[in-house]
Amino acid sequence: MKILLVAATYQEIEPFIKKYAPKFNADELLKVGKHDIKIMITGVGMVATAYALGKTLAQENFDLALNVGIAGSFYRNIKLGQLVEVREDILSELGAEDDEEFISLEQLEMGEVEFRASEKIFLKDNLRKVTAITVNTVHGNEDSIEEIRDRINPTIETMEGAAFFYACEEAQVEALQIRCISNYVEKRNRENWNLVLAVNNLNEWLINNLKNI
Ligand SMILES: O=C(O)c1cccc(C(=O)CC[C@H]2O[C@@H](n3cnc4c(=O)[nH]cnc43)[C@H](O)[C@@H]2O)c1
Repeated sequence: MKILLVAATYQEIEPFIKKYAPKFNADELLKVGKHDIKIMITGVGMVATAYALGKTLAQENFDLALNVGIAGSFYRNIKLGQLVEVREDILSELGAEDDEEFISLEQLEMGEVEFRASEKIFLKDNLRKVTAITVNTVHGNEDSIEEIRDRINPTIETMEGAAFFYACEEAQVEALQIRCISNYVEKRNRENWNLVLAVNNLNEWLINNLKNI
């Protein structure tokens, strides 16, 4: 398969890049097992992700796009460093406020806010399947966390996932998303984040499993 491997930052997939592409060049096609892999670093957030994917997917065909990165978990029964597969991802901020109520873009009948992973290509290993939200502002306030739990009850959050699924759906490219938990969604405390563990586990998974998809 020809696979587009998509991450927001170089750091999130640095160990994988160092193993397979020590002289990293974004135009290069890497051979990993039987697959041809192209790596795309989009930059953090939905705008950067949608632009980068829109541009590339209009010019080149892929059998699969795989979004990988770190994420925050709303649930403490998911361990820091645990891998999850996002099956559904929601643009939770897209809509309108009506005083205390939030009206989603879908409720406004102005577009979709929920996007899903590929129903055709499946991973062989059994990662926990989760619902994610994609945000511009990382939750770090107890009231806003309670509000989003009441409204959507997501399992994890990222800053790119739903934009990634959206761009792939528009370009009719099969899409999967794997995240490794670096932190819990809580009142902001960067000291509680374990980026090293999350990046190491994510890259170990990539190195061991990408060839088997
Ligand atoms: O220090 C901060 O407050 C801060 C503000 C914005 C972004 C960051 C990141 O380090 C995020 C980078 C990257 O990681 C993903 N991520 C990881 N944990 C979370 C989270 O709890 N909520 C949302 N996104 C998260 C995200 O996809 C970014 O690409 C730090």
